[in-house]
Amino acid sequence: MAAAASRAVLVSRPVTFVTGNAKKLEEVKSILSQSIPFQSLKLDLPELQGEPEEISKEKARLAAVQVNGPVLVEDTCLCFNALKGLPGPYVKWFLQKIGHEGLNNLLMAYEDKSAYALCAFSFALGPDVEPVTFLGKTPGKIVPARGPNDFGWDPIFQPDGYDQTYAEMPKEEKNKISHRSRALDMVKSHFAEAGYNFSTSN
Ligand SMILES: O=P(O)(O)OP(=O)(O)OP(=O)(O)OC[C@H]1O[C@@H](n2cnc3c(O)ncnc32)[C@H](O)[C@@H]1O
Ligand SMILES: [Mg+2]
Repeated sequence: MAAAASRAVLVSRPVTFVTGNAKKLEEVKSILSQSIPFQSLKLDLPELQGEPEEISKEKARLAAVQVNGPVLVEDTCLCFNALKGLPGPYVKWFLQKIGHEGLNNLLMAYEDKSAYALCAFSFALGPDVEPVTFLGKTPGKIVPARGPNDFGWDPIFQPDGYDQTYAEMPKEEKNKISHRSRALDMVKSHFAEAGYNFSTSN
């Protein structure tokens, strides 16, 4: 206890989670509950092309400049093993253009329907500090859509060990095993190890 207290680093600004996606925000709120106090900012940041980690880091750099303080961002990928990880970070555009059925059809020529959901959270203390990234991954498979259609590709992703899709699962269940909660576990550990004590107001 004493060691942890002596490492406490007071940060005079709250963490701002920057996202344009209300559903992500809902899940992050519910997963973190009160463990990390944060505020949110609705902003659709431009995204690089490339590897998930780099896309996420660059989002954090841009967000830190906008907020001029500590920021948390994330980028989410849906990766098909038969397609060597594609559509990956581009799933948003695939989903918009070809929908759940089109995403299933991409795998029609392959036996292997396995996939993984990947969340890359990046945290930057401020605009002049290099972001750190935390990856959370949940393996599963792509199935014809089942369940409510209220969040992205949830209806076509069935995590390994479950007979329900993300969309069919109760939210608390998804939040226990999701790519997002796995990445956030690492964010929480990082904050604890660094001893960050964030302000709750600006
Ligand atoms: O502003 P940002 O945070 O970037 O929000 P976004 O909606 O643009 O999100 P991404 O760039 O990370 O693109 C990921 C796509 O995957 C969707 N998505 C993200 N997390 C998901 C989840 O847990 N379940 C289903 N779909 C998800 C999301 O709606 C997008 O279509
Ligand atoms: Mg985005």
